[in-house]
Amino acid sequence: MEKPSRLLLLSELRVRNLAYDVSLCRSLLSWKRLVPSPVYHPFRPSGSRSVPVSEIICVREEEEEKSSRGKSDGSWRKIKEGEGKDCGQAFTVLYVQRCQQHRWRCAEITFTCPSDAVCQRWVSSIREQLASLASRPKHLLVYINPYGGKKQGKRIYEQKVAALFDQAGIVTQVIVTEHANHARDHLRTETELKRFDGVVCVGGDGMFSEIIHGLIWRMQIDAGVDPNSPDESLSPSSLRIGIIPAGSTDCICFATVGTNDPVTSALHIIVGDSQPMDVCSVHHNNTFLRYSVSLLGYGFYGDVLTDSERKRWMGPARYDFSGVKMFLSHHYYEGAVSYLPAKGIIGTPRDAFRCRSGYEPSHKSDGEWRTIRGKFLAINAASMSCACPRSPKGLSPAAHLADGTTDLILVRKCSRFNFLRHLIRHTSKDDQFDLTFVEVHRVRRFRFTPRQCQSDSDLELDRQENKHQIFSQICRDHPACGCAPAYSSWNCDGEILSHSAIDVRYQNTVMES
Ligand SMILES: Nc1ncnc2c1ncn2[C@@H]1O[C@H](COP(=O)(O)OP(=O)(O)OP(=O)(O)O)[C@@H](O)[C@H]1O
Repeated sequence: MEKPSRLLLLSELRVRNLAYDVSLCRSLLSWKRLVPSPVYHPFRPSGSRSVPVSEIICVREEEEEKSSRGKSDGSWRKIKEGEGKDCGQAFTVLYVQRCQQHRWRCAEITFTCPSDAVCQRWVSSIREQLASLASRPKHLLVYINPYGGKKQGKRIYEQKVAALFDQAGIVTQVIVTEHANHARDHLRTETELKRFDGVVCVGGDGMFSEIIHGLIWRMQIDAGVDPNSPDESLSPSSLRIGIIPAGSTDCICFATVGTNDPVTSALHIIVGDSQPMDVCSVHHNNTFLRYSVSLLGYGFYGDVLTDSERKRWMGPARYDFSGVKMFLSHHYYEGAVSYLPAKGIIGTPRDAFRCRSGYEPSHKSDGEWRTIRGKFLAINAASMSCACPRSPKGLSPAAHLADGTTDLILVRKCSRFNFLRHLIRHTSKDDQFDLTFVEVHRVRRFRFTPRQCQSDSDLELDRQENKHQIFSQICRDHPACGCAPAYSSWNCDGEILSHSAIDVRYQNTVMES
């Protein structure tokens, strides 16, 4: 059992003219009404309350005179506790209030002290405790994408986040990006990175991916790791990345925080919350292509992304439009998926458990490579749940956040009706994997080779499996006949990859967000 922490301060203070016993320990600030009122009053402060010190945002002294009594909305600064009663100094504590649906808000409470000396002692004691929290960032490098989502990144940061960072005493350097890859290139070349405790990304998944690329690349170069070798272990990043959601889907923020809300994310950043993340490196013929932290999707999700990129003018609605269009197109793709199953791990992709806090990776050796050939409507690799407001369960609800694995989901060719059943199950309680044409494997590494790139022996194997192969081959080589295209694209965290044949390796805890 955890030891009760030592009492640092205990005083009788007043909150809205009512007497409270207020105590401060190393980990907890508590206040308790001295004489509880027998009558319930909805606007009176409740009898007792405590706030973990780790969730206190800041403490400030109130110095001016109170203009109106009874308000606690932060608009008053004046303290004179009623005529003829005790006058004195007051201080206000701003703290995290947990609301519904994983949202956090900034609440505050003002304590009036009997003397200036008591007030000073309280303020400095709370500040000392806050200063001892090593995980809190003090200097942040902020990149704002003014172009992502509904183009509200700058406004969201200025109106909802900047003041909170300021109150928490965080010093920021803010860069509003001027073009795509501005943040990535800046991170690759910024010489003063060491003076920051973290990087904040104000944007969507694409912007987050840009920042991941800048940071990881920089860490590998600094550590002398060759980014082009698929067998080299990545050097972890010493900087954490915070996300303020301002994109279209903001899937990474939703999957890690549980909601897409800029204030909640800002408060998580302020209190120094961190979440380790797996990063996978994607290679083609021993050449590095990209890193990914959430989704790699070929077929349906690749096609939706490719189509939606041409419709950026539609805003976030482009995903719905392209989703319906690609569902009706019903393209399938042939190829071979080889994977290395993750052995010795706790849990499977079919668990009911939802992971939002990371996982201890297993170091047991892995199994043998396995290969599955076939026609697929979708091949998805989810290294986190990939939940978003459109799909609150996500593509793989039980995927772990930092265990060095991914959930490889193969959706074989099936009827439109069956594919629709699978898609709808992402939004209902039913298991989206409990269908004969869907399989899911937890893997550490996988490769995909589209059919046209397979070797002659592989093609011969397929020929034996599929009597109509020659006809379908002719069709695919002649798109004019209206059948499915030969290749899809990979959707890599919301960015399109230029190669279909890829080799993907997962590594745990390379990033913390
Ligand atoms: N100033 C800029 N002008 C144009 N493009 C930019 C700029 N800054 C960043 N970008 C690019 O904009 C792309 C999209 O950004 P972002 O991910 O923030 O929004 P989104 O695509 O609408 O959201 P989501 O990825 O969550 O669907 C990113 O790939 C990023 O590289």
